[in-house]
Amino acid sequence: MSEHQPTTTTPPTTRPTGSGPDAGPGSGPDAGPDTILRLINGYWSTGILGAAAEHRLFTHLEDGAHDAAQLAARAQISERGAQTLLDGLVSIGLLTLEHGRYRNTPAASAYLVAGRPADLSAMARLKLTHMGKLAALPEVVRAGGPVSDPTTEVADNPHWGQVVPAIAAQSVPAAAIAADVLGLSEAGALSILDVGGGSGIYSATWLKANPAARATQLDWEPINAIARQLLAERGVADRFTCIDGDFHTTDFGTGTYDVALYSHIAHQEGPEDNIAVFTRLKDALKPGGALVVCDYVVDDDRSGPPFPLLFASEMLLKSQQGGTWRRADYHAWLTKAGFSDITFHSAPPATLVIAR
Ligand SMILES: C[S@@+](CC[C@H](N)C(=O)[O-])C[C@H]1O[C@@H](n2cnc3c(N)ncnc32)[C@H](O)[C@@H]1O
Repeated sequence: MSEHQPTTTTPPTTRPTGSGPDAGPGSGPDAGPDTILRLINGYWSTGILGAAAEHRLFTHLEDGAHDAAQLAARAQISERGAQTLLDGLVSIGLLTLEHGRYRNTPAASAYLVAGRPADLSAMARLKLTHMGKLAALPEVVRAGGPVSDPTTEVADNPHWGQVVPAIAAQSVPAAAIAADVLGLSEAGALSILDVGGGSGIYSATWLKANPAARATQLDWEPINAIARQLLAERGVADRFTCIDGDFHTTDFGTGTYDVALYSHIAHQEGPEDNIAVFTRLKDALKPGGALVVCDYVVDDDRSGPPFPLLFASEMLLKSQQGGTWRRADYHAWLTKAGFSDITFHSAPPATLVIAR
């Protein structure tokens, strides 16, 4: 049996909104100017993390460098710059300092060292380049959506070519959890459809786990080219097919797939478009087939979790109708689309919604 037990469709126990250990860093009686100023200057974290990732600081630390002079030499940066990054990384809790030696925390070691399967360094570098766009947020908030260069609705937007390799690492644990919940490795000859599959990381993971499975990815043509390369590197390209096109208008087929996947797409779409896609995916699945939705899902009362609550601003900036949707929204939309068995599984900071 899977170790990832489904959670209920009702909201979890109410989280305190103004105090207590689960409240945000700006809440509670201890919130003074220090805390507020750190939040106001939150972009320092983005900058320090992006610069550290760019210069592979976490990788050099993992390989044994332990002070500014050694890091400066290995990364070919200034010693003053290295010390500044070290100070910042200690401040944001990604390094420890003991007896003059800096070390990665377990989280930095798992998620910021080059070559690790769940390495998020590419995302850290990418986000540093997005930072300027946040200056438009006051105007975007007033308008209720993007005020210039819309992103998610634009066909073949070069934005995706930057995002999909960076987001792939986030899907590594989620793909493993979904495979476990669905028992994919023992399921025999499966046929999988990945809508907006991006880097192809899910197909790569699932085809590797199940040598009898076949996967089809629907995405824009340049993105499918990126995915084909990853599947070839993983030695499973012979069981991987791509369809180039817009998933709003491309036919998914009828009764064709055992598993369909819609990962990090629902947040860019509005309710009507999500219902329409879920309905077409229900038709595309064989009877009893499973739809896997992976996204940043918020509690029904919108009290958490923290990451999905913050991610809503990303969608306000970049999409006309997107947002971070509640469990209740997914439940209602999937029910409307004809699914009946709907379960939620934690894959932090995302949630897997599995529907049959
Ligand atoms: C945020 S990425 C998610 C990638 C992948 N599913 C994952 O979870 O790692 C969104 C993906 O959807 C694709 N996409 C967005 N809108 C699309 C559309 N209208 N038709 C086809 N693909 C689309 C993008 O090209 C990109 O690959």
